[in-house]
Amino acid sequence: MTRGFYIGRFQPFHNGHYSMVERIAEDVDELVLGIGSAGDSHSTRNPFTAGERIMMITKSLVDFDLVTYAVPIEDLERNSVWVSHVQSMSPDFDIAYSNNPLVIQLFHEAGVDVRQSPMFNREVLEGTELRERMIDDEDWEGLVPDPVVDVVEEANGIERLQMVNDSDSNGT
Ligand SMILES: Nc1ncnc2c1ncn2[C@@H]1O[C@H](COP(=O)(O)OP(=O)(O)OP(=O)(O)O)[C@@H](O)[C@H]1O
Ligand SMILES: NC(=O)c1ccc[n+]([C@@H]2O[C@H](COP(=O)(O)O)[C@@H](O)[C@H]2O)c1
Repeated sequence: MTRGFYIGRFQPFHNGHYSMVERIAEDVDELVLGIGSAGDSHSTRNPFTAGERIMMITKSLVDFDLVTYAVPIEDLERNSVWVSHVQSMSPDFDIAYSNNPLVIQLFHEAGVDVRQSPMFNREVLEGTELRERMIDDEDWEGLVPDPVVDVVEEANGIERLQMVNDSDSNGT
């Protein structure tokens, strides 16, 4: 039995993340999804709460033949102990997956087997691009799994993002 760990901010969970889970599912029987920066919400970079992101992930992966766990991981001031912090919050895992260079470096230094995947359609499948489209009332729904559209709607997410983006840009 192999268990993987995949961390991201998932602001929001999009089709690139979904493709990465499909790719990881070829290697593992179980997967922990770490909800990074779990304490952050209501900002342009991190509009959705940990709970909203858990709903996006749980509903999007419901049909996968894979046991999944979503675990919120708050940020720490100290990169040097971040892997221990992650391990203290997560079920044990054998392999970590990330395409984030800092995350890869920290797992590597801690002696954890860490693997990258190819980037899928990165020109559009990027959280920053999706949040810009939400702010500008452009099409974003086709770039996320269908349940994510419902979660954003239930949270009034577009209105929230547009509001916090105005406050962030005004420096208020
Ligand atoms: N299109 C993609 N294909 C493969 N991996 C991706 C893709 N988009 C993001 N990832 C990876 O998924 C992990 C989590 O990504 P993250 O939640 O930061 O999304 P992001 O799209 O990079 O968003 P942001 O622009 O908000 O940083 C990271 O390791 C990231 O490199
Ligand atoms: N010191 C820390 O708290 C620390 C270090 C490395 C990564 N992280 C977090 O891990 C997550 C990585 O996800 P992304 O690949 O989506 O950036 C982010 O939430 C990031 O803040 C935190």
